[in-house]
Amino acid sequence: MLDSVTNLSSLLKDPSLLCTKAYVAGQWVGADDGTTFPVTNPARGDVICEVPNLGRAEVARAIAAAEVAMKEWAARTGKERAGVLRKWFDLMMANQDDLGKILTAEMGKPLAEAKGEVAYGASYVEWFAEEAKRVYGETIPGHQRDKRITVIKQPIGVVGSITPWNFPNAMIARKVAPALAAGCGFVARPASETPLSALAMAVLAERAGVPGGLFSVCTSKRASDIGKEFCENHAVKKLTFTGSTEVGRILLRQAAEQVMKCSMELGGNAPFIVFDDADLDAAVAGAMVSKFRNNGQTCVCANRIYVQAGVYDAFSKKLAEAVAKTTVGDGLSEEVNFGPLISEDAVEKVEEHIADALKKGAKIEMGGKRHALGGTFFEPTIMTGITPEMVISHEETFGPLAPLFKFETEEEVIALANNTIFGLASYFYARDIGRITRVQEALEYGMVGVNTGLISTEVAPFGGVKQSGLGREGSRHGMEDYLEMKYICLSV
Ligand SMILES: NC(=O)C1=CN([C@@H]2O[C@H](COP(=O)(O)OP(=O)(O)OC[C@H]3O[C@@H](n4cnc5c(N)ncnc54)[C@H](OP(=O)(O)O)[C@@H]3O)[C@@H](O)[C@H]2O)C=CC1
Ligand SMILES: O=C(O)[C@H](O)CS(=O)(=O)O
Repeated sequence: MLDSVTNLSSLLKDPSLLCTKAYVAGQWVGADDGTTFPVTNPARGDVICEVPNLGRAEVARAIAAAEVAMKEWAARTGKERAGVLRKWFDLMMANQDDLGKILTAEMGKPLAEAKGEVAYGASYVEWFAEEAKRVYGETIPGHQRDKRITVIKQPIGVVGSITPWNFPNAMIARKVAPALAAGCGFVARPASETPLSALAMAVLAERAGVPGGLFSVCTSKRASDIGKEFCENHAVKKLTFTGSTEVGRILLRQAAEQVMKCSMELGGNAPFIVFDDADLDAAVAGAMVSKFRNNGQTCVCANRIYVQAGVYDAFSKKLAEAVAKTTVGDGLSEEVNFGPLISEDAVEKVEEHIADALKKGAKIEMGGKRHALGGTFFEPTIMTGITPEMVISHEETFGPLAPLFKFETEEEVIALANNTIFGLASYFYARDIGRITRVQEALEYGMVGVNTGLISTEVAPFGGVKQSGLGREGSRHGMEDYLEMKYICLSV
């Protein structure tokens, strides 16, 4: 346990992984104007360190360097690129403990969960090291006797990346791995709350043999400026973003100017449905994972829990018993299940959702207020009597609040579950095969968990429909977002 995270490096086997410089064009640098911004530990509020507050000029240099470096990188074979990515994977796993401690210190999630995220992020690097060798084209029978048609895939070009604070390692890994596998250059701008994980990844990328300039990490508080540089710089051919739908809209508008290819992983509002034929213990275990993973701060967390009338009371009781066994505390302490929320704003959003629901007739079954530890710690909360009129039914809470809605029929709950502009993740528990088939097909979401609350894996296409995003990340499909298709017609 630390008396303060200001001596985080004393906890690390390799203190050189804790960086206070940005990684631009293969160099470890400060901002041109010398400015920095603090990275704070949300559990204690103390400052871990300062990092450079880069502006558009530095990001433009990173983009230019990536454009140059990718010419040689793209000329390598897929197998050669795979070898470097595999080495990077090996280094990430060999340094999992340190990367986990850095992640917990800047983001707050419990160390076990942070180390799990490091392994999750590394799994994308491992997966796309393999996919790098399988960028296949095709031949097509000619439309005329003297025509020979082929289709080849080529790297799209320099990629600009903007990622959120809630998975500061995995959200970058899920983007940079396929980009490098495809032969692209990559400029990352991590969330200002959590830049240290990205910088540590860059240290290991350099050691793995990723060529200088190909991959940059530009730390900055000037989010809007960096976004504009990505959208306006003609050397950037692809923008990949993970974050809220409202920021996604801003970026899409900006990128439209040069008709830039965009991948968007945006907000969610996941329904979690428990039918009366469900295995209730399994459903409670699934709800604990889906609702409370990362303290509810993921876009795929259950945001609305619908329980059929016949099992509503039993489920509510079992869920409360499960939540009562959890521990809230500093993520660097052993046995902690829930760390702090990322910010005071995040706590206030949870309080607003609770207050609105109470005003409209809901009841608190447990929790419902800030934790005795103070700061941004919050009691895991269960509310019953939730109705569609409440704000929580159409706004993402992004916190440890489990709202239980009661429903009567399958048709009713499908309509309720689909009544949202979002379409990212959804979950339901049932055992009747007819019901399972009908419901999995009726839910308007990019991803459906059936009798499971955890669906995130590198082998499957992660992404949403409606206003939850564009494109997919992970799986063999994840490469497509970083490749351009070229049709060649040869007249012989
Ligand atoms: N679909 C998915 O996979 C995911 C979706 N999300 C969604 O994101 C939200 C929570 O994450 P949060 O980080 O608060 O989301 P935000 O959208 O506020 O921020 C995401 C990133 O965008 C940056 N940013 C903010 N405004 C701009 C701008 N105008 N131009 C360029 N970049 C900008 C932020 O910078 P700064 O650091 O300065 O704030 C941050 O790095 C939730 O809605 C959640 O559902 C989150 C994770 C994954
Ligand atoms: O991979 C996941 O589980 C999600 O992407 C986490 S996030 O989208 O909320 O960051």
